[in-house]
Amino acid sequence: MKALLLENIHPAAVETLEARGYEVELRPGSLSEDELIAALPGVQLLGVRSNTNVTAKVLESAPDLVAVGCFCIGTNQVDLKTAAAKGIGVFNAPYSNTRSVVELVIAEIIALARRLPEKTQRMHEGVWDKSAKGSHEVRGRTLGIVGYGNIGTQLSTVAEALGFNVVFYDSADRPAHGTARRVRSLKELLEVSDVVSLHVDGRPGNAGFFGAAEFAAMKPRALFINASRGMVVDYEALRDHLVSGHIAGAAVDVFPAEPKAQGDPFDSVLRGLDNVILTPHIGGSTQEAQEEIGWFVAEKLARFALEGSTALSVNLPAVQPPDLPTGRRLGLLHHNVPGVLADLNATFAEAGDNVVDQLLSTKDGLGYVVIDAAEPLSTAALDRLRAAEYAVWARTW
Ligand SMILES: NC(=O)C1=CN([C@@H]2O[C@H](COP(=O)(O)OP(=O)(O)OC[C@H]3O[C@@H](n4cnc5c(N)ncnc54)[C@H](O)[C@@H]3O)[C@@H](O)[C@H]2O)C=CC1
Ligand SMILES: O=C(O)C(=O)COP(=O)(O)O
Repeated sequence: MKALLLENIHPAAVETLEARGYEVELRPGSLSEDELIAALPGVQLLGVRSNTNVTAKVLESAPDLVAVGCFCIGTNQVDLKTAAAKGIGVFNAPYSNTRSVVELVIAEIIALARRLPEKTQRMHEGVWDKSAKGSHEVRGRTLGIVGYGNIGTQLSTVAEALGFNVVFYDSADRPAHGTARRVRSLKELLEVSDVVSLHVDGRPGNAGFFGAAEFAAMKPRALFINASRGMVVDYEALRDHLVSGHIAGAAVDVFPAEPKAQGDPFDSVLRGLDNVILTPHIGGSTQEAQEEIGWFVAEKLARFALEGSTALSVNLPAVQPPDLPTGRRLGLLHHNVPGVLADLNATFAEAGDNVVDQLLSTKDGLGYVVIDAAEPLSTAALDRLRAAEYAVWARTW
């Protein structure tokens, strides 16, 4: 059993997978589509972070791949539909770096409000520029959070403790935390916010979500933060508004095309502006978050491959069977068509086997059933299920 982990995934993942019997290969950077296709034969578990695109072509040409672990929050880099159609489970760590992103964003807001990027640059140039001009406290200011999910809500709570008035906009129904106030449109949020921070996810429909019209609708001298995904924002438009002085400062952690490996060159239209904090996609890059992500995702991968659990899978129906497989466990991932369970139960009846536990879940046209039986299912019965037209795969543990 082999696992390939890319992009400097934390050693906690290696320990977790080795303890479960995997041989683990670690690589520091991400791989291109062709490199990935060449590397995947013989690999059951693939671990990536935000910088490796696991495309349909990669998934189609990975004969042994059982699961993909995104050792991060975002899963937009993986073709989830193709993975589901092939029965490849995709897992992530939905909460492990939430706090790290929030702390970075808070630090950036205060740094920009106090004009720290410019001040520190002048000092390094040997210039003493002591002045309160353009510098502000953050208490009493209005923070507009766009995307009020796990990160947005935690930012809301921490920002409120610092004295911010928080308003938020989300396309889904989200309850307000603390004294935060929901606004009904992005336009309304932009009109009232002194700081706008983006925390939407990387779904394809969010490409170009925030552009010239949105920057123009922001308050004069407002601050702008993007730690969500690079493709969400038109950075040319941001540059124009920074240069004109309409936007007082910005912090940007994510870019439409990010370098693949440590030390690779980086370019952006935002380079060279002294009121902009540029960081190399480090929102989730703390020791605490990476260690937590390492064991969390590795554990989910191992439990899927070795026990049949799809708990917290982002693309397969979620079934969480009891902890230890019995040696009499069957998992059947199938197209959700009428008659599957009847056929499955008939197969068990014909094999003369008693079902002890049966769990079923469905999602997006797929069904997943896990059965613990009194006896191991006979090879003939298993072969019959595997060959069934509705089966994506049938496995035993
Ligand atoms: N810079 C970094 O290192 C990191 C970046 N991220 C990014 O942050 C994103 C958000 O993370 P979470 O809060 O955990 O995700 P989440 O899924 O909990 O929240 C995203 C929220 O955005 C909302 N949303 C999506 N599109 C929207 C739109 N067009 N307009 C208004 N609301 C919209 C959703 O309804 C949801 O409530 C991740 O998907 C990832 O792309 C996450 C971790 C680290
Ligand atoms: O968690 C996420 O979605 C992130 O964007 C962090 O990505 P990373 O693991 O630092 O490549």
